[in-house]
Amino acid sequence: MADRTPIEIAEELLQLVKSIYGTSDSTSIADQEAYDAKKRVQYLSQLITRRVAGPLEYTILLAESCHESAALRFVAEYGVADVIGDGIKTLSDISKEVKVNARYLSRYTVSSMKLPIKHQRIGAAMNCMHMHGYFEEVQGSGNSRAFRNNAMSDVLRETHPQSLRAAIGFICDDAFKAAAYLAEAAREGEQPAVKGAPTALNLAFGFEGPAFKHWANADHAWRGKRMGQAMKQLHQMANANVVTDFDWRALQSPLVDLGGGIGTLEMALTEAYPESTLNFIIVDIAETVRNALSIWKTQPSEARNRVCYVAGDFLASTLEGTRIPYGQPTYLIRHVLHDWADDEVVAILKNVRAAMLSTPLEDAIAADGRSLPVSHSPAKTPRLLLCEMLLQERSGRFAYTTSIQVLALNNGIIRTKSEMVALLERAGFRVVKSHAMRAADSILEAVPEDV
Ligand SMILES: C[S@@+](CC[C@H](N)C(=O)[O-])C[C@H]1O[C@@H](n2cnc3c(N)ncnc32)[C@H](O)[C@@H]1O
Repeated sequence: MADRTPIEIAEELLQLVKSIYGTSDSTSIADQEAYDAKKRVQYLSQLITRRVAGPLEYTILLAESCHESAALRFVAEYGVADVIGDGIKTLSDISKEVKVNARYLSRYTVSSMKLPIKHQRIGAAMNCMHMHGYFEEVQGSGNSRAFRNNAMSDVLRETHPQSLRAAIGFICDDAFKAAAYLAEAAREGEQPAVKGAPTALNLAFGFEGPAFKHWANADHAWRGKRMGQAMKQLHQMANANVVTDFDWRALQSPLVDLGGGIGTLEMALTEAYPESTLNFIIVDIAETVRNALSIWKTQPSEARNRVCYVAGDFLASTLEGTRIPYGQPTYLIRHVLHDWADDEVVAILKNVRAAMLSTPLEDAIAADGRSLPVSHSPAKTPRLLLCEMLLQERSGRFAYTTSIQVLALNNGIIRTKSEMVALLERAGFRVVKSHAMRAADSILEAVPEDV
């Protein structure tokens, strides 16, 4: 395919765009087909840009894209879209209202442009964002440039229902800084691989241990909170259809969600299926559980009553130490395994398998003191659902950029389906079904081998 001409690519692109948005028979396109077609359109658009730009320009654009991330973070972190709100603001108004370091607020003028430096800094970031279609530039009074929000910049607003502010912070601050140290981390972890060699995140933020220690650190508790919120926003962007495209209601209750975080999936499922009898037990590290319990306080009581938390450690060296509920019918691991290297993934999966096959405990208590809604008779055919992003032919940019991100954060990786199946088999599982969805994630359904 490498030698296709820009015209051939554009022709395929046009056909696909017509099939999605176009004329007469466009409405007959099935949901999954339309989803796949949109992914292909994104791929072809990138391909045509590459062909038209050529190796020199495209490579430099790729290298420079880190500065676009920086502009996005600048604008999001200072709440520029929030400051503009529903009105129109000049660069001067925006500069006055955003809270920036005193040096950036300096009023020195640049003689050639007669503009305060702070306006120019914001102006450079706004230019970059505006070039990508964020904000609408409107006529300001005199020489001043003025902007209002549009559909693109609305998602940068804190209070927008589809806000991506936390996700931008997590990606363009924690993950971006970590990724800048990937080359150094790779050098320190030279072969033979040194267990415990620093990750890129360790080098960037000066601490030892897994990434989750960074987000659990009370000295910057806001980072932990932001990370939880970011996961929710990222799922909303890439995996909203996971709620509808898999039959969650058919699962046997309770569902034990390992590393379930703040319970983003549970919030979506309890909202989408209020009548369902599926209950949830989320096992996560103590700091995340603390965060999650405070977030759940604001959820409707019908939803809250269906969700319990256990503070545990799926990597503990004893089964008891994991606090994973024993003998339950359904276990879920979502967006967790990509954070860990192969041996750690196998250790997590072995712990889950052992818990699945153990006799349920009578006095299981949740983190907030309630009784866990456990099933007391051991499940005959316990199931493990792995809901993870898998690298596959139709994977878009997001899968590849996330793979770099998880590598930088915790030495993780986005795996192919066969790599994931091999790890499940090493841990004593057999994959019985694979579910494709209109989402970045897929679900692999596995049962313990020989049971
Ligand atoms: C990327 S988040 C995924 C959260 C959630 N499953 C979701 O899809 O939104 C990974 C989660 O694993 C949890 N985690 C990390 N180490 C853990 C451990 N040793 N035991 C249990 N949970 C852990 C983190 O606290 C975090 O909530």
